[in-house]
Amino acid sequence: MTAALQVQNLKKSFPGFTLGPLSLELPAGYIMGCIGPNGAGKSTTIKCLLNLFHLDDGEIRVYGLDSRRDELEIRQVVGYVAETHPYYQDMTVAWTAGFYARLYRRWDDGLCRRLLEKFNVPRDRKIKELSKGTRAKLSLALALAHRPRLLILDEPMAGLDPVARHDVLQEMLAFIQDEERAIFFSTHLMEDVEKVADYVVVLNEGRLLLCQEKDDLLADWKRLAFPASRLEEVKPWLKTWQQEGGRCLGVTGSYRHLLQQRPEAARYLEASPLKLEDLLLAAVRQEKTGRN
Ligand SMILES: Nc1ncnc2c1ncn2[C@@H]1O[C@H](COP(=O)(O)OP(=O)(O)OP(=O)(O)O)[C@@H](O)[C@H]1O
Repeated sequence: MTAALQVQNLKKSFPGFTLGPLSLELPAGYIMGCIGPNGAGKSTTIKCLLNLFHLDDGEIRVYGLDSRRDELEIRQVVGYVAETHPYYQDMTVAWTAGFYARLYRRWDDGLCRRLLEKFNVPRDRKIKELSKGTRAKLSLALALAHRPRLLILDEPMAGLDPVARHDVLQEMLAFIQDEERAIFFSTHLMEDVEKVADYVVVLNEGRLLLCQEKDDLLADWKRLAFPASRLEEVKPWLKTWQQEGGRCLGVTGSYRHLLQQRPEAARYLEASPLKLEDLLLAAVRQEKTGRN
């Protein structure tokens, strides 16, 4: 089956910043969450996916369509929610929806109305009168109402209260129930990635640190505690570690490999799950020390 999104050797540079080379693949039916510190290149990646930035190198395909050659067709297939919500400020929600309806072949007005109602976005209010969170919900409703196959969301939860966040996450899960569709989203909210993502991409300073199925990532990344006397044996599998008296505390990114290679270590290792936030911190820290 054709992948929803295929990125090969993507490169994009600005003065003082280079994204890539970046390669990833998102199969249809799945959600990919993109995380990384400020300035890691998440929005730049998204803008490259949408051909809003000219690529320096590489290739991007959306359901087999080429991001440059088939840009107009891709716009019909992709629902995009940008970081900011650039609408005509003096126009109402209803007018804005009507404006978007004319841009898309598969626009579904009934769906748009239902989503606006569900997200409590008042149709008669002017854009400038909407709160930040309501504007974000309007963007998501407009992105969904043209029945895209791929949703690309740049920090969709920014500014949303917990109730709205819950609704948006539910909407994302409902969207991919049809196994033809897929979602790529960026966020700083690790809990949201933990809840809905099937794949996780970690970027740091433009470099791809990790791109894996979330379950594999969480099976490989563990917090470890073990006797300090075992440090030399375990060290090759550690990303970070510190010694406290006779004990060592560390983080590994290859727990399953460690147990394969050193089955006897299971006797003295105490492994506990790592939250995605701690995984991100350890991966970024290790990359920094690796480069120094
Ligand atoms: N149009 C542009 N011109 C020049 N530099 C840019 C442009 N857009 C982004 N950059 C630079 O690219 C780098 C990555 O920015 P980007 O917005 O992609 O990061 P991000 O991971 O989305 O960050 P954040 O989490 O803060 O939103 C930054 O150093 C930024 O200054």
